[in-house]
Amino acid sequence: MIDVYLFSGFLGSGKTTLLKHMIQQAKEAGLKPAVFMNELGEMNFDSEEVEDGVPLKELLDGCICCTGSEKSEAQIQTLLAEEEFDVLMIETTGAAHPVEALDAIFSPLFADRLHFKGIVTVADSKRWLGRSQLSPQVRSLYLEQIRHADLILANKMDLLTESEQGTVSYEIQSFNPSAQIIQTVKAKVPFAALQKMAAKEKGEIEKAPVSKLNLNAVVLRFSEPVKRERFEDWLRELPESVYRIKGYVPLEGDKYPHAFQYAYGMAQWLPEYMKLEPQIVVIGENLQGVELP
Ligand SMILES: Nc1nc2c(ncn2[C@@H]2O[C@H](COP(=O)(O)OP(=O)(O)OP(=O)(O)O)[C@@H](O)[C@H]2O)c(=O)[nH]1
Repeated sequence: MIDVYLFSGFLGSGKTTLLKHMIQQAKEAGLKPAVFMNELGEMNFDSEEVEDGVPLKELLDGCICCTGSEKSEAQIQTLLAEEEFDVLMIETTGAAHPVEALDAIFSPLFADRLHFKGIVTVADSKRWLGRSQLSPQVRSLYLEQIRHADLILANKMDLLTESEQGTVSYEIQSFNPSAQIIQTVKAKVPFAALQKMAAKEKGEIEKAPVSKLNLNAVVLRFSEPVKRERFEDWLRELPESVYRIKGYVPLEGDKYPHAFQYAYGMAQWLPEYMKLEPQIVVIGENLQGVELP
């Protein structure tokens, strides 16, 4: 049987960061991992972060839950037919309800080949403290992702004071008393902690209705390089309803675009290293009118 792990958590919480550690550790333990990813938006930046040689299938422009689990089922079926692996790691989009995403895994097509280990939710601890500012739909999705987890990583602990760290763990535990909570920085957790996890019987769990999120994604393409200050000013002026940006930004004076990430007001630049399409995906609510500087 192939062990299956589902990684859940809101946009920008650290799921891809976790995925990379887990691939590494699974390999060190002599296992062969495969990955199934889905992304909101027509491009997948995260899949470029998965190492070569790891079987990967991705479902773009939608999420496992909402664009029909049939497509995901078919993709997983193909992965099983074409590749040999021992562990399947599934990264859901931050906009997915974790229980709905399970549909694709519990398919009669391959029920006898997959052993579902559980849902790991990566929670952005800083976001947790500021959750009152999220729109009600986004907040309830965040709570659902916490409530259905078998293991919760209270991530981004480096951004909190010691007393805030305690508050976050205590509050999260009160929303899901049966899950183990591990405080993490950069989602650093031993793979053994995931292997020990025992999945709850999902069929018995009541799923709170999450009204439809108005999350969407737009791809913005640069026609020419921008000044870094100009781009950063533009970021500061974005509406609060932009939750996440990722992509490649061409900066004036540099040969190649810089890989760029943004989650809830915090930007991260990575060095340029190769020619990549100069474009970004912007994810959020009410994105009409969001245009490049
Ligand atoms: N300060 C801090 N930053 C973190 C931590 N973990 C991840 N990040 C950063 O947060 C950003 C988002 O991390 P990802 O792993 O891409 O998040 P994700 O959940 O896969 O994002 P989506 O694919 O958009 O849903 C990146 O810039 C990471 O470097 C952490 O513990 N502390």
